[in-house]
Amino acid sequence: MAQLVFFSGTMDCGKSTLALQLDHNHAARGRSGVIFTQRDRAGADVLSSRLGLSVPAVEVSAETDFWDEVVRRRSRGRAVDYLVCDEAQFYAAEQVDQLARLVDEMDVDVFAFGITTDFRARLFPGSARLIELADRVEILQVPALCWCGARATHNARTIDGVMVLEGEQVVVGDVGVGRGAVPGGVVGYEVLCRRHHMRRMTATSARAVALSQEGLPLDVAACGLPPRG
Ligand SMILES: Nc1ncnc2c1ncn2[C@@H]1O[C@H](COP(=O)(O)OP(=O)(O)O)[C@@H](O)[C@H]1O
Ligand SMILES: Cc1cn([C@H]2C[C@H](O)[C@@H](COP(=O)(O)O)O2)c(=O)[nH]c1=O
Repeated sequence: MAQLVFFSGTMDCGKSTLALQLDHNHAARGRSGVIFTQRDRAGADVLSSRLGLSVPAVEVSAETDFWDEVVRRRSRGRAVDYLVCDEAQFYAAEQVDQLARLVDEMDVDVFAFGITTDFRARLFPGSARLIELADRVEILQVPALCWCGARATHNARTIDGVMVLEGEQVVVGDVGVGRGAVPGGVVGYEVLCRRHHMRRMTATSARAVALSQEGLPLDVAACGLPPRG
C-alpha cells in the first residue's frame, strides 16, 4: 500500500541528500518517479544537496496541481510509482491534500522533505498539513547540531549576523552568513537547540558573552559556551 511520508528536520540536516538517495534506490529497482521541488537554493528546476549532488526537478508553483501532474503523465503512458517532494514546507495546504489523494486513490508513494518550523519556530503551512496527513513523520538520523553540541531542533535567521524574530516567513538562504538578502541587510541561517533559540543565543552572540566574561572566576567551559573559531 502506498504511503505519504514526511521526512522532517531543521535546515542542513540532510533532507535533500536523503531525497536523492531514495530516488536513486527506487529508480534502481525499476520504479518510475517524479522529483518536485520549490525555491531550491541552487535555482529553479533543480534539487540540490550540500554534498554536491543535484538533479533536474519539476519546479512547484502556486498553480501546480499534483493530481493533474500525475494524471497527465499517466495518460501519456508514463508510469508514476512515486513522487519525491523537496522543500515541501513551501507547498500550500491544498497541494499537500492533492499528495494525500494521490497516495490513497492512485497508489502513488509520496516522499516529502522539508523543514518543520520557520525562524520564529512557527509551522510552515505545507509542513503543518503534512504533519496532519502523513502516514509517518520521520526525523532524520544524523542530527544537525547546535553550537552547544545538543541536537539542533530549530532554525534561526540572522540579519547582518544578528538573530531576528521579525520578517517575511519565506527568504531563501543558507546556513552561515551572507547568502541571501532582504532590504534590511544580509540574511543567514543557523540551526540551534530550543534552549538557545528561545534565548536568542547564536554561536556569535554566545562567543561574545564568553569573551565579556573572560577574566571572571567562572569555568566558561562548564557553561557550555562555544569554542572560539
Ligand atoms: N563536506 C561535507 N562532508 C560531509 N558531509 C557534509 C559535507 N557538507 C555537508 N555535509 C552533510 O550534508 C548535510 C546537509 O545535507 P543537505 O541534504 O543539503 O541538507 P538539507 O536538505 O536538510 O538542508 C549536513 O548535515 C552534513 O551532514
Ligand atoms: C528557517 C527558514 C528557512 N527558509 C528557507 C531557507 C532555505 O532556502 C530553505 C530551507 O532549505 P534547506 O534545504 O532545508 O536548508 O528555507 C525560509 O524561507 N524561512 C525560514 O524561516
